[in-house]
Amino acid sequence: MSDILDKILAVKRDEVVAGKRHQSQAQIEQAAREAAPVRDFTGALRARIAAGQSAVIAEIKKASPSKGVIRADFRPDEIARAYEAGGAACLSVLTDEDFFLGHADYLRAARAACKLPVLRKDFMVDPWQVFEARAMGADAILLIVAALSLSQMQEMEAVAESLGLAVLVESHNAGELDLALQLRTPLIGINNRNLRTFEVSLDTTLDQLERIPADRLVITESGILAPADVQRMRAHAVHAFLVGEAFMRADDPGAALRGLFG
Ligand SMILES: O=P(O)(O)OC[C@@H](O)[C@@H](O)c1c[nH]c2ccccc12
Repeated sequence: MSDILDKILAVKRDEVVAGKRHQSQAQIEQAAREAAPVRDFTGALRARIAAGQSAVIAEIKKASPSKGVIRADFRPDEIARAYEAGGAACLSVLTDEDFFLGHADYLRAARAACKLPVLRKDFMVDPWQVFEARAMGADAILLIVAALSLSQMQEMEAVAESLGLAVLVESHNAGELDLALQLRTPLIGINNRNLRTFEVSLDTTLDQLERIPADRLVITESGILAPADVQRMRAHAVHAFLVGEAFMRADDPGAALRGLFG
């Protein structure tokens, strides 16, 4: 049976075909070259951790397949400013339209409204999307191990490196982590939510920790909702977090960030 991840990936492949018809490889490469200079995503995370703080990637997400609409009053520029004021290290912006009600314009608006480095949160299936990410201003991309082969990830990582983009590689279990660790990127995301079943458990992160070499930066993703969740991660020396829903449901996402991590 085809699950939600397979459905999303099928749509992504169609989007890439349509995108390539609209913009040639030469055109997208030129657009990527002409984009505003890259902001240092990895450096922003490391600086927080070096200062003894949590490094928070704060997510701008209107909706998700598992939760439906999370935030009806959705103004990415205002949210970006609130996150910056609330102490976020970086932003993550959903650009997927069909499943997360995201948009490339939301990334552009959020990035223009603040000084933070921005992750394009989408489902990458083709190197073309890496150029596209840079062209829309992104400073980092996500590679989801569950969606890709090692050689696809290596190819997209090489394109990202050539453009100065950081790479966050996301795994969910030991087998995926083994593949993630074969990439060069230091940014190792562990998604506490299974993208196929939507099941969430913070043990997902804790179970993988001992297998991750000390020179990599572990980012726990999804399902961080309460200060106790943050304490639990800190107690296991996990200091980088990717958080969306807990902030998106709050009237003031920046205040919610301070409340969770302050
Ligand atoms: O809203 P949450 O539970 O705080 O999770 C944020 C983020 O981890 C989640 O949106 C996410 C993690 N990996 C993804 C891959 C695709 C889309 C979304 C995601």
